[in-house]
Amino acid sequence: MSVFVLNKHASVANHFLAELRSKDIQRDRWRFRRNLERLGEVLAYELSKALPYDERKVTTPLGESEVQLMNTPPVLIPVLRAALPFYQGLLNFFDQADSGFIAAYRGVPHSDASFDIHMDYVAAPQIEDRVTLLIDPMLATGRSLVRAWETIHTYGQPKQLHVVAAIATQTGIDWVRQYLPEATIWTGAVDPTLNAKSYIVPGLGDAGDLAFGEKN
Ligand SMILES: O=P(O)(O)OC[C@H]1O[C@H](OP(=O)(O)OP(=O)(O)O)[C@H](O)[C@@H]1O
Ligand SMILES: O=c1cc[nH]c(=O)[nH]1
Ligand SMILES: [Mg+2]
Repeated sequence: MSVFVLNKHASVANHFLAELRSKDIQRDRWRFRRNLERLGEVLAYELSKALPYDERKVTTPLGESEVQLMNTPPVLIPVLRAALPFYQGLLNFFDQADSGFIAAYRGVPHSDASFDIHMDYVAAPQIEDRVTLLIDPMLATGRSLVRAWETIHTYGQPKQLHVVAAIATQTGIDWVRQYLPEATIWTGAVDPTLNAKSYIVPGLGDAGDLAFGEKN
């Protein structure tokens, strides 16, 4: 399994990540969602370099140009709800993709701080022999993502499996590696640690709440 970490390279994407993390700037909900979307766009571009392409010809008004085009659009699967704006960024670039949706959220922590993952909603296309992207901005313990995959993998065996996150931890990456060794991970950053409530530190806080407001 390989891991691509965007902030290892100096680029404008670091500004998007910095604004997502900033406790002052992230209070602007529109800007928070827009920065997740912009980060999704940049990661889509990076990931696109790893996809299968075919030689094609495109006819211009003046002649023919040889181009390399993706042979089939990927399947995008966001884990609701925090993934929605991030997913929109990927969809802006993979604009002919099929999409599947899965809702997974961390339940109220038990006394030992462990938690159950609740799954409410699944709607997915067949993913057999297709390039499939599992999208969630926060890869903290990795439990939600692996739980989502346990359901999605009943829709087929993908040709390539990619996990796309805005911020991950090594703990989350190791969990994914254990259960999805075939996956490639694309992330904006890998943060040092998790706190007692399994939030990423320094992270950015609760991505779903920042994008959409607190749950009742
Ligand atoms: O790697 P994990 O430890 O499982 O944590 C990450 C999960 O937590 C967040 O979702 P959350 O449960 O807050 O739901 P939400 O998207 O509705 O806010 C996030 O979007 C991931 O799905
Ligand atoms: O740091 C974290 C961990 C899980 N979910 C979030 O939104 N943030
Ligand atoms: Mg949340």
